[in-house]
Amino acid sequence: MTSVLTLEDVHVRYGGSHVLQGVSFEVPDTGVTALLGRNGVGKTTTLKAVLGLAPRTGTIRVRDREVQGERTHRIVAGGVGYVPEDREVFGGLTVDENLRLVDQASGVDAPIVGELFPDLVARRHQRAGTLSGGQQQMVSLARVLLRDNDLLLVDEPTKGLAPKLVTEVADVLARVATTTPILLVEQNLPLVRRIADTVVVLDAGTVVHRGDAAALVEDPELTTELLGVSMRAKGAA
Ligand SMILES: Nc1ncnc2c1ncn2[C@@H]1O[C@H](COP(=O)(O)OP(=O)(O)OP(=O)(O)O)[C@@H](O)[C@H]1O
Repeated sequence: MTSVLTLEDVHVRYGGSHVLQGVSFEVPDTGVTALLGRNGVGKTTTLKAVLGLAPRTGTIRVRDREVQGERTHRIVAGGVGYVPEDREVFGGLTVDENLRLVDQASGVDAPIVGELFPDLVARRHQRAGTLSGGQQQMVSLARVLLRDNDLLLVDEPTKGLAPKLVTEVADVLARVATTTPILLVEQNLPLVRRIADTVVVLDAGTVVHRGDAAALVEDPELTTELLGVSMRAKGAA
């Protein structure tokens, strides 16, 4: 297996709180790898550690490049795209203006936007702050996809979305993952089963399980033990 991302013995401390306590795993360079775990175990912190947004020690490699000591802007410029949990669109700017912050020449006219997000093209003049949560998620995803990425880090993209929009976001991620590997933090197990190939489960600051996504999600005893939930308790993707 070729890896796009490797973490070895990564630690993150916030003051006296030792959040990541030697996290090690690899992300294959194809498909979706889901990073799972109960609330507060350090999933977002793991993404932030990769991006240099959390104080970390250990080894972090993107392809063959050690990024542990690098600043965030260099890591992003080096090909790591990040879609944060809170979406962070500029509410006072239009959809097109949000996208032109990344691609000044094309904005919403970039081919990938027309291909994956036709609704955004139709809403090009609408202020992003007046879009629904799902539409804002699409702006956030589109903005990252305007760059060439070796790897995407996507944090709970379906949180708070209605089921139809969850399906739309999942469809986009599945299409994107055919060309760019994704490390996805996601609580929706049916969605994980549908689009993820591999899962990594965190608990108490370390990796407690790695393996095939379908095998985990379809095992109610294991999901209950590792995540405190099973498919039966969750809606469909
Ligand atoms: N900037 C910070 N300063 C101090 N503690 C923090 C900071 N960011 C996160 N934490 C703590 O680190 C722990 C892990 O948080 P994190 O957001 O990574 O969890 P998570 O697994 O993504 O949770 P959730 O599923 O609820 O989003 C939590 O106890 C949180 O309170």
